[in-house]
Amino acid sequence: METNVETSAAVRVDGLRQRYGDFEAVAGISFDVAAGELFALLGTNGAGKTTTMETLEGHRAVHEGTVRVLGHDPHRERRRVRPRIGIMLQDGGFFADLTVAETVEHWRGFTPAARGRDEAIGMAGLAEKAGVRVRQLSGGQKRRLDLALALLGRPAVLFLDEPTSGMDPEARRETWRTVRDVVAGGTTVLLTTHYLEEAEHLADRLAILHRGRIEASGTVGEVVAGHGDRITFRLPERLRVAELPELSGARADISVDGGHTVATYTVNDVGLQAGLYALLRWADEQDVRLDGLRARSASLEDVFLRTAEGATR
Ligand SMILES: Nc1ncnc2c1ncn2[C@@H]1O[C@H](COP(=O)(O)OP(=O)(O)OP(=O)(O)O)[C@@H](O)[C@H]1O
Repeated sequence: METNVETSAAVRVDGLRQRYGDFEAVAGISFDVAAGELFALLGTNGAGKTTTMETLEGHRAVHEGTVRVLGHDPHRERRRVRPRIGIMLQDGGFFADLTVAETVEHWRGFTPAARGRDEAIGMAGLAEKAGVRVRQLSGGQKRRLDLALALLGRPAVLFLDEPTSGMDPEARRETWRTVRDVVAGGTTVLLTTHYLEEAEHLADRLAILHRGRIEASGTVGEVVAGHGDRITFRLPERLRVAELPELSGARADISVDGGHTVATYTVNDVGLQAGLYALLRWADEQDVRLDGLRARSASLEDVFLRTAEGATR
């Protein structure tokens, strides 16, 4: 029954493959998104995020596998699915001479059971710009107008494709608050983003796509688990890289940050304490100061970069 499907998963992707000619852009991916959950798709350029989103939005027929949105095939049963989803377009193709309020009013005309105009504008944080013409909005404000329009039909599932690209940090945080409110109201959200911080802030679960396959998925904690802890410090001036010790059998990776040479050791999750102890004892013996010394868990960025490095190998 439809209600049973919806309570178990709002979005279900099972063995999805999508091809452009001979090129396989999505090479057999599976994931579920529970109702009321925010799921983020991350990935390197060309990983297959947009192709997956377009398939879920009903714009593409499936080559192989199954996708369900609210229990239906979003392409073949488009008429049943479309009124219940919201899509934040990359560029809504607004009329430049209409104001924000007029644009929302215009779209309300096509949207069954639409939210009130001012409610939608307020949710997207555009109340102060209601009377401003679209041509005078900044890029980030236009994105928020896209968001207001996506929210108009009170969607059960909301698709956000890079929702904060072009926004300054403050606008981004405001948009995150809006998205969190929407999720708290029970909406299921699928998000693509190139900002890992955005996924860390918003995602209940996420998947990292690479060349059409899911390389890692789960909560942020699950995805970073097993990727080790990091010990970093600035290389003391009088030392050469070759003089740095091995810690837990690992040598330091060297990078440059803000004009400083930075040493980074990756130690396994249980080796952090022993690694730090060995490092500090070595520093004491050498009589060197380790400026900027930090010990931290692997971040989503560390895991993402490791995945992306696999791409160039
Ligand atoms: N219409 C098309 N015809 C041929 N190849 C395509 C087409 N659309 C996408 N591709 C290819 O499919 C792959 C996946 O593209 P897709 O746009 O889904 O990736 P993405 O993860 O959204 O990338 P980005 O982060 O760069 O937006 C890419 O290699 C792309 O070049």
